Amino acid sequence: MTELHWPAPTATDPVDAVVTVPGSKSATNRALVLAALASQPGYVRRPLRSRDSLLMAEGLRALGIGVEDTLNSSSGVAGGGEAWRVLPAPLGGPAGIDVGNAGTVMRFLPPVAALADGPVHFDGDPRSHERPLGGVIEALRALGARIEDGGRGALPMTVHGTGGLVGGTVTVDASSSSQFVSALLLSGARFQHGVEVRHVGAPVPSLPHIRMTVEMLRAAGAQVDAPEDGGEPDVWRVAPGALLGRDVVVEPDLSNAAPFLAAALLTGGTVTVRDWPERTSQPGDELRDLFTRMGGSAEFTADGLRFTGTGKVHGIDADLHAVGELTPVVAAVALLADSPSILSGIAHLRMHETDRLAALAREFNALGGDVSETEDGLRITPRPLHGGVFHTYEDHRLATAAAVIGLVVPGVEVENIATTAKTLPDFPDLWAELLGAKEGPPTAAPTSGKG
Ligand SMILES: O=C(O)C1=C[C@@H](OP(=O)(O)O)[C@@H](O)[C@H](O)C1
Ligand SMILES: C=C(OP(=O)(O)O)C(=O)O
Repeated sequence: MTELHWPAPTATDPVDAVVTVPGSKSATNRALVLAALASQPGYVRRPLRSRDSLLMAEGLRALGIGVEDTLNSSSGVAGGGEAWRVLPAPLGGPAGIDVGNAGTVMRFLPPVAALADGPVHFDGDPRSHERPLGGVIEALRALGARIEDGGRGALPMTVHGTGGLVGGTVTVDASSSSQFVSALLLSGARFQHGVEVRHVGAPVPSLPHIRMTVEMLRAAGAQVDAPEDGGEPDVWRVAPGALLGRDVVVEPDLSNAAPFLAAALLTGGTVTVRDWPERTSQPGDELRDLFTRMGGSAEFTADGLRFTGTGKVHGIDADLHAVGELTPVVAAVALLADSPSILSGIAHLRMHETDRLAALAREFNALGGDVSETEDGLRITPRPLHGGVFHTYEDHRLATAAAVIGLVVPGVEVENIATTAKTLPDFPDLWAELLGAKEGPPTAAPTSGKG
């Protein structure tokens, strides 16, 4: 269906732009869950409004929570203005929750459903049936929940909530997804005995995302013990207690800044990402280091993070275990570098939106690349590339990676660019703005919003 293909624009000049990246998916969906479980109403400001976060909001509504659009601004609050007002209420079923293909929804909401009174049925896209969930199901059962999953350890399933959960200590193998740990911690303060999550198995990926969970829980008033704060390795504890309804401002999604920074790196241009926080638990912050190693340079300015490329792009040997969601765009840049790259520590990407290692190798090779899968990653050897159709497998990050290649390789056609709506709904417009604007539009958001 060629009419669905998006011709990726090529950059004729070095890019020079200031961009506003929408809010973080990970922070938005955590903020929604924590606000829903709080004792008072709260606000989630500058939320990401994308498929994944709308599914989260809708899932919470199905359980009885009020999630209302509001334009009320709270003066003096950075990001005051467009927000979601979250009104906690008794959680109840019967309810049906569509998780789409959102890992955060399929993992974070079952523990919330276990606190509800009544059955809650979970289902989603076909891929959601394949993505790992057994660790969450088994852990919830061990903590006192009744779950019907037909013995599959996966979706679809029904959580038969009884209005509360005993909680306590539970062992889980979270080597396939850090979200298993985050899921149990996010609801843990509302379990009768709180929760102690003990990971056993190969190392947990995406640790910054668990750090984000811990920090957001603490900001909501929870008492949390974590390994990096002197606790036992691989053990997290959340004490039982009330969570505070708060006014939360969501940071821009730094992982979704990746294609924009990549554009500066590849074209020898400059891109400033507004409101890049100087301190953050987002894994996307690692892009400053990764893309500097690949040939650019990053500095904080009054407007945000300014990233500058020289036009020279070097290969990289990088373990991306902690920042796996950066892989597709880093791989795209590596494909265009002046030396080979090895990306490792990312075997768990085989169970993401699609098998990302297989998909990246297949699609890059179809454009003339020399990419092979290793046991835990990709080996990428740059070769002269040509245009062609780039398939995206309903994976938003495959689509943005393809756009990055298209900047310098004419004739790249991206199949289903609309799949970027999972976390970055206005990507084609943002991309056009990036390439069209020689100077960024006026600063729309207060820079005092930082920190
Ligand atoms: O908790 C989160 O918000 C996320 C955790 C990570 O998941 P995995 O640990 O499954 O890789 C990451 O890849 C995903 O995009 C978002
Ligand atoms: C792995 C990802 O998403 P999810 O939250 O669905 O796991 C991702 O966004 O890269």
